[in-house]
Amino acid sequence: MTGIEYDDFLDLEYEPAETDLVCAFRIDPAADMTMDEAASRVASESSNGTWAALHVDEDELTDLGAVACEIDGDAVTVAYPDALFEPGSMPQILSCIAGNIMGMKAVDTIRLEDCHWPESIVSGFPGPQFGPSVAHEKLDAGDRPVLATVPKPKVGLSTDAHVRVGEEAWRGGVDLLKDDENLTDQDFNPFEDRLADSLAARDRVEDDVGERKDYLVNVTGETNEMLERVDLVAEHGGGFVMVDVITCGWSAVQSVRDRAEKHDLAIHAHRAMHAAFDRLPHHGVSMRVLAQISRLCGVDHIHTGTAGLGKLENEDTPGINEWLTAELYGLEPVLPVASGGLHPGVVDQLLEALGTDIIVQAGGGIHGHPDGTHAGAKALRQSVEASMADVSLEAYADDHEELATALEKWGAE
Ligand SMILES: O=C(O)[C@@](O)(COP(=O)(O)O)[C@H](O)[C@H](O)COP(=O)(O)O
Ligand SMILES: [Mg+2]
Repeated sequence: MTGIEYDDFLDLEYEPAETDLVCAFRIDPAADMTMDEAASRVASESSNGTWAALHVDEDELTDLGAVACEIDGDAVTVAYPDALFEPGSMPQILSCIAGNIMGMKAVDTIRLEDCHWPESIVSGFPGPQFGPSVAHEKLDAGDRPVLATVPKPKVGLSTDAHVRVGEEAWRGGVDLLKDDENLTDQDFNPFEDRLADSLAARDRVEDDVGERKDYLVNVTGETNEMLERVDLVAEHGGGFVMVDVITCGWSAVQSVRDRAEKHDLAIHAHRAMHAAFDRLPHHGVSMRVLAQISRLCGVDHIHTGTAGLGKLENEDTPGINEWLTAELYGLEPVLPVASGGLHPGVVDQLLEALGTDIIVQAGGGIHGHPDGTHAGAKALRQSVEASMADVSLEAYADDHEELATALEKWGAE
């Protein structure tokens, strides 16, 4: 017989094995707990332990206990044996490392900050199909950032209005039309009509301007419905689908990834609701970990923020982007998306901070242009041209009136 109790899950001498999933937590123990006690409880409850001491016949037990192996201030490292996890199941992994422990009385707050994923776990996931290669495999962006726009107002436009705005933006130089996170299949703009008419407009624009364009159509919905929408996108000749990955959940994302591969579709991940997990600095799950999960599950693009230049709070965008594009046992990288309050006046600073291997999305920053969507799209494209040519926006605006008007309206910050 062997006993299993909380103390068994703390060993500060333990060196993680190469096959361990190693998680970095930030923990604030409850008033009546030492950090050692809290750490052992986190390792226990997130692997195979519980509050009562257990007595089990060794012959009947696979030892799957995690180990709290390092404590440095409020930073606690926990190593999990990979046998604890079902290969290729992200919900099962999260039910361990971000499950009940988030609600334990033993800690006042707990945040999953980072994970080191071993090859044995990474190899169970498909990763992205395309990642940054969409820029030249599906579009003609070459070395410049891919440009995207969301028609605004985000919902309420009729299908005709949506398509008209998309066509104006594509003709102005945008590569990708994108649905907003809350536009799916509502009566005022039904999914299939929007899909078919937008792709027809895309084809017209491509013929006229000789540059490939595409549409990030939002397929978010009930999983089976979502898979049918993915098939519809392929039927109508689309090259991309968009999914609200947090609100859909990782199981659904994994199902979409599987279906998208059958049709060679790239997946754009919107992260609506991410801030419910990552906004508080001491509790929840960091955007860094959400981005890691997204790469393993196989999205090709994901929103990661604007390096502080936009309207939304963001966490360490450069660090997250670096992880999304770093070598990871042969997994494809992910193309980061900068979006939220962007306009032509900040593009130079944005590319300075994040580089050019990104998608730049501007909704209000295009459709709010005084001269309308087409001029707004041209202004954004011009700001990218200026930045790529290392010319100041102001100087470039001298003979590019759309950019000049945008700078007049929004300035350079
Ligand atoms: O609805 C919006 O706000 C946006 O369409 C941006 O519109 P604007 O371009 O008009 O600001 C995006 O959903 C956010 O950028 C998402 O945030 P994040 O990229 O941080 O996930
Ligand atoms: Mg949006």
